[in-house]
Amino acid sequence: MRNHVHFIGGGQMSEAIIRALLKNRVFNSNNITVTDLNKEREQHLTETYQVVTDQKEEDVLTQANLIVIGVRPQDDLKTVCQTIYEHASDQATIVSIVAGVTIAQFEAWLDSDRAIARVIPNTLTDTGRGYSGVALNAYANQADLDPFLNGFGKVTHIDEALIDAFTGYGVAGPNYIYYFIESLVDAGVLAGLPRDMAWEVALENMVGAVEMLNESGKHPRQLLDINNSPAGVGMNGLHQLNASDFAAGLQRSVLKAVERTTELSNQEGD
Ligand SMILES: NC(=O)C1=CN([C@@H]2O[C@H](COP(=O)(O)OP(=O)(O)OC[C@H]3O[C@@H](n4cnc5c(N)ncnc54)[C@H](OP(=O)(O)O)[C@@H]3O)[C@@H](O)[C@H]2O)C=CC1
Ligand SMILES: O=C(O)[C@@H]1CCC=N1
Repeated sequence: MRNHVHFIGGGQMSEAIIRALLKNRVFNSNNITVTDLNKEREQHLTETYQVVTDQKEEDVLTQANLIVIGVRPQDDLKTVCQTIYEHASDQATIVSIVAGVTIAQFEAWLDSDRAIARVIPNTLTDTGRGYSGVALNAYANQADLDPFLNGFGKVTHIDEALIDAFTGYGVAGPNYIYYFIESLVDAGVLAGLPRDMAWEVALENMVGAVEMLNESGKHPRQLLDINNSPAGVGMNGLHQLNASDFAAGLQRSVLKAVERTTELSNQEGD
């Protein structure tokens, strides 16, 4: 069986994975097939990445050694699994990237002893950063899968019981950072800086602060102390942040994202 990955559902997340797999030369475009209900998505993927979208799903399923389920939790997962059950090779590994839906649910729908990987990927694929959280069933082989998974970011193998928390915290994670940066830049503009200057400074501070944490090995509290002189500018600013709902708001946001992940496991076909 040749190295061939088939994507069922070619939306935003599948596209981010495909782009990285091609950039990192883990697959070439001839060995990536995609089927999507939305024919405009198929056309877009073929025009942009030259991946194959004009073959019948039954045919490509028999050939693929990796089958990625890239549809939404609310889509008709049972029918998707029935099609895989009927046509896919027994040797293929089924890789679900569907938020919330468990390995046990897939095992029941696929009704077989197939290798199944539950992967929750991250849209930071272009950067080589961002962790995919991965849980495998008893038939899946980590050594076989890792070259594929490493082709679109970092990989952490975790207990499936942690995947929903990992999804709401880590995979929704870029949300928190993007929104923080947007809010911070607006604050700079509110204070009178031109937007492009506020933007440059915010990004430089974000990257620099992460480097400081990594290089120094210090706790954020220790670095906050260096950055704030007594009765100074920074401490006055922080006092207002403390008086706001900032930390609790952020924490509630993560908990809601985790809760929604778990909820989605019961939404298939809605
Ligand atoms: N975006 C993200 O950051 C992340 C997403 N995920 C998961 O990835 C999955 C996809 O998300 P995302 O890419 O954002 O969603 P999108 O809505 O962008 O893509 C889903 C695509 O699948 C198509 N589709 C639906 N049902 C079928 C089917 N039976 N056969 C073929 N194609 C089908 C949809 O077509 P149509 O619109 O016509 O129905 C749509 O084009 C979800 O399960 C999500 O939980 C996981 C981690 C991160
Ligand atoms: O919003 C979503 O449903 C996907 C899963 C986690 C992040 N993005």
